[in-house]
Amino acid sequence: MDCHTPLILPSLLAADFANVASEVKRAEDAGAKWLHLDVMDGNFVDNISFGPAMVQAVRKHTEMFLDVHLMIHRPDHYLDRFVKAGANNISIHVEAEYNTDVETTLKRIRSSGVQAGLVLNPATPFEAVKPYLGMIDLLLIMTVVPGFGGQAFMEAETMPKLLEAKKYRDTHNLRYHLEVDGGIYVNTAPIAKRHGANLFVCGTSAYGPPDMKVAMEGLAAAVS
Ligand SMILES: O=C(CO)[C@H](O)[C@H](O)COP(=O)(O)O
Repeated sequence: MDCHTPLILPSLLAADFANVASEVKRAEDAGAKWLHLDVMDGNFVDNISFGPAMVQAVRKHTEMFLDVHLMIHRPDHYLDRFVKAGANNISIHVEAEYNTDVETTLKRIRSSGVQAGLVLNPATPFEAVKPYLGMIDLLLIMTVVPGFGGQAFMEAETMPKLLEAKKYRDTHNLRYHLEVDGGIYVNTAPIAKRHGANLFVCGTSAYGPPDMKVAMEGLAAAVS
């Protein structure tokens, strides 16, 4: 899939954790091709979600592309476990602490046969990720301060940065996807699309409504 094709990614964080297998199936039946999994260590962000065991459990129930977002310090330390668990993309934060460094970690992700993503928080300038843009498959621009679902889309703080990332990609002949995550609904997804996003992570807006298929179709129509 190229970096211009729009895609809605349900975020498992908003699913019912007591029924993970059926929640994964619900996303698949609603038309999802990629599933977003938020890993939080209670340290890099102020919340704890799940680790490689959850990724492995989900993998057993689906062929969907698993987009794993590591909101953790020392992602390089845990990398191999997420690869083994069945991740298809692993995204790491530019703001995280590393035993080695960002570049080495991105190269390790790709040499494990997995796609590599880089993430930046709303307060982090685009300049921080520039040195790594030639070595990634995906750039995730957080549209909320990460840690919790259900927050409001931070348009003013993040959209200029998204546009900058799109212009930089296009002028440098790069191909990374531009992903947004946080507060993405039918009214905010088109704003992100206009600024260059093609991957839209949807927690509350996808898993919240009783009919997930209708919700996903509405979100897809909003960015088509
Ligand atoms: O990374 C995240 C929060 O840190 C999530 O992907 C979260 O699930 C987004 O949720 P919502 O769509 O409800 O804003």
